[in-house]
Amino acid sequence: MITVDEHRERILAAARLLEPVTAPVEAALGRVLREPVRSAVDLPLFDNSAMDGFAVHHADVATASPDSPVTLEVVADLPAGTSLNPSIDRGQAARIMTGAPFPTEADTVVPFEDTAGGLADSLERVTVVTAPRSLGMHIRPRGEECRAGDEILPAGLVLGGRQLASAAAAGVTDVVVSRVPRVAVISTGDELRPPGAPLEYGQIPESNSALLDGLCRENGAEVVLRTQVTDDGDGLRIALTEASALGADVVITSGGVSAGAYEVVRNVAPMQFEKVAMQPGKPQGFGDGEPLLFGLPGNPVSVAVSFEVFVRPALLAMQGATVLDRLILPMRVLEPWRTPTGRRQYRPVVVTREGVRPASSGGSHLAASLGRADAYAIVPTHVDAVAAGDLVDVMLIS
Ligand SMILES: Nc1nc2c(c(=O)[nH]1)N[C@H]1C(S)=C(S)[C@@H](COP(=O)(O)OP(=O)(O)OC[C@H]3O[C@@H](n4cnc5c(N)ncnc54)[C@H](O)[C@@H]3O)O[C@H]1N2
Ligand code: MOO
Repeated sequence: MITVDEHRERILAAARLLEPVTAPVEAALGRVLREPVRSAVDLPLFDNSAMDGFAVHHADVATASPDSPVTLEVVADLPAGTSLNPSIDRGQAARIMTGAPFPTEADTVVPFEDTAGGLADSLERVTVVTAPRSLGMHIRPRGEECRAGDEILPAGLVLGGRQLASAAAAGVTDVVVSRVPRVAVISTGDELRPPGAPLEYGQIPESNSALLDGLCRENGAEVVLRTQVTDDGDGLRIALTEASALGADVVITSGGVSAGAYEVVRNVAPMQFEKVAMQPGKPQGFGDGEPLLFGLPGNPVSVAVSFEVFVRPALLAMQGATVLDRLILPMRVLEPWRTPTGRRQYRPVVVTREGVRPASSGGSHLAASLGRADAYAIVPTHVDAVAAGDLVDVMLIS
């Protein structure tokens, strides 16, 4: 048996970096940045108001109070989007809305709430009843966040909605990201029928390809082939050839890798087969050629865990991601369970505010309960049981 870390290192050492490509920001969701994003502009682009109210001279209103209000003449109205920069003398003000360019001749914003009339009578004169706390209040200065040319997103980041918004706000239209990895998903087993097909005794619906297709796409990969083959070997040979012809960077098979009589992947695929000290996911195949070949065990929970522990880090490494691992946090165990010694356990769990509880009774064949899990509790090799109240490491997967 080899350790999880040994197997993972072998995989990561074989994961080749895909080429960078330029993509429009709108098409970059889920992709990995290969060059930092630099702002095209100063942010904010110009001094602007943080509040709806009035642009004033601070010296005019520094002593304003309910007992000693100050009335100013309103000489302009500045909505967001205006290109006006009116001159504002002492004793004057401009009505201004949030986001509107702040006039160069004023120095402070008084919000509507600090005036006697509020919004209602605000276009001719304004009576300030509360002095601003300081000069420059409620002005968002140009360049406060960054200057044109500053790095706003580092290379290696996976682009989500927040990151795409940062790039768009910074006037960036194109980003340099990794080419999307192409994956082929091949399910093996004579017992498998496409979901929805009538089942004879001994047959089951094929579900691993739905699992792997979803997990790959959730992690920035494109699934170029999704197929199911029988255990005789010819189907797998043809599927592997097809995967290469489609330019797959990665092929993931499930099933046919353990110790039985009909282990088609073991018999046909050019992989090295190992027993890895983990549960589930003990029998693993891996081929370090081109494409990379992952021979995952057939049990659905084993497939899901093997994907997280081996395939996902490889897909991210190929794309140049900086962070390959999920967040792992210690959490309280709410219900006890047993775990085999000598293998690191990845137990599907449901996370609540109080802690974690097992998502199923524990077998790696329990496919239906997998959908309830939102994390894997990781129990070290030497431990044979976890008790309620224990702290356990939990890998968050959703
Ligand atoms: N004598 C031994 N038997 C087994 C060992 C062992 O060490 N010695 N290891 C066990 C472990 S652990 C695992 S995990 C499984 C892995 O077996 P295979 O990778 O050969 O997978 P299969 O036998 O083909 O399938 C296992 C199980 O999963 C179901 N399955 C397979 N593919 C799908 C699919 N696409 N969708 C839904 N379900 C699928 C299949 O019907 C089996 O029930 O071996 C143990 N045995
Ligand atoms: O290792 Mo198997 O994946 O336990 O069920």
